[in-house]
Amino acid sequence: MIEVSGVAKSFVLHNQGSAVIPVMQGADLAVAPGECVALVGASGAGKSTLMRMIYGNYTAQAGRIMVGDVDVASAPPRDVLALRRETLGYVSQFLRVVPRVPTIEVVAEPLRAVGVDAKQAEARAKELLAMLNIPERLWSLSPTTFSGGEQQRVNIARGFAHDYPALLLDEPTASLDAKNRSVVLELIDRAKARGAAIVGIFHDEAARAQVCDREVDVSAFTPERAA
Ligand SMILES: Nc1ncnc2c1ncn2[C@@H]1O[C@H](COP(=O)(O)OP(=O)(O)OP(=O)(O)O)[C@@H](O)[C@H]1O
Repeated sequence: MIEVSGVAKSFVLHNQGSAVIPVMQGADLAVAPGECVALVGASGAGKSTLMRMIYGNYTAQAGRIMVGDVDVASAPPRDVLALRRETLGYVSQFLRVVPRVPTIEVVAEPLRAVGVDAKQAEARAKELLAMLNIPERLWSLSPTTFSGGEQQRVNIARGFAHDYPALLLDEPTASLDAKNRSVVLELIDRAKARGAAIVGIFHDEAARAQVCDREVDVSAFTPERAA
């Protein structure tokens, strides 16, 4: 479902004499439906960079990044947007929302975007918000004033609302209490059971061991060490 092959990435620092910093070379990764693969490696090894390339936020200088039948490395922006709407979900560490939109709509929005009717989308949003212990009195308010942990849980509810065939998870259990952490691990397990291909970054080693089937060490792709 997700297949990265021969991917290379350099950053050009335009404000520092256009210095070119190669950070990745020969990156390969394959994730099958129903599988969860953890990206590991020391800080700065390139875990976030690889994840952002799969989502199409960073461009790759070489290689292919297939998600389903779309090559994110070469697809036009409109195809990447369609892929994100229908196929590829991303739970980032921080919630970014339009101000004043109620939480329930923030969570239901990915379902509305794929054509689910308002009632059904709202019911699913309520189910997820309740599972993630967001008090009902907050559902009609914008999450912009919520606590960090509440915002993260709204973000997770939103990320799991639509059954994306592929999911990217960036530290989904960071800063959650034990109860909510186990809800998130349960959501990940359910996504795997319905056949989602998942790539995750988990500094929480116990969480990683519980839900991930394999680890890929991205430091193998740093240019100094790549073959
Ligand atoms: N936008 C950017 N511009 C320039 N360099 C960048 C940029 N993003 C990442 N890098 C560099 O790429 C390398 C990999 O960074 P990345 O954030 O992917 O590492 P990581 O493995 O996710 O680290 P951590 O575990 O600390 O989050 C680092 O050397 C970083 O400085």
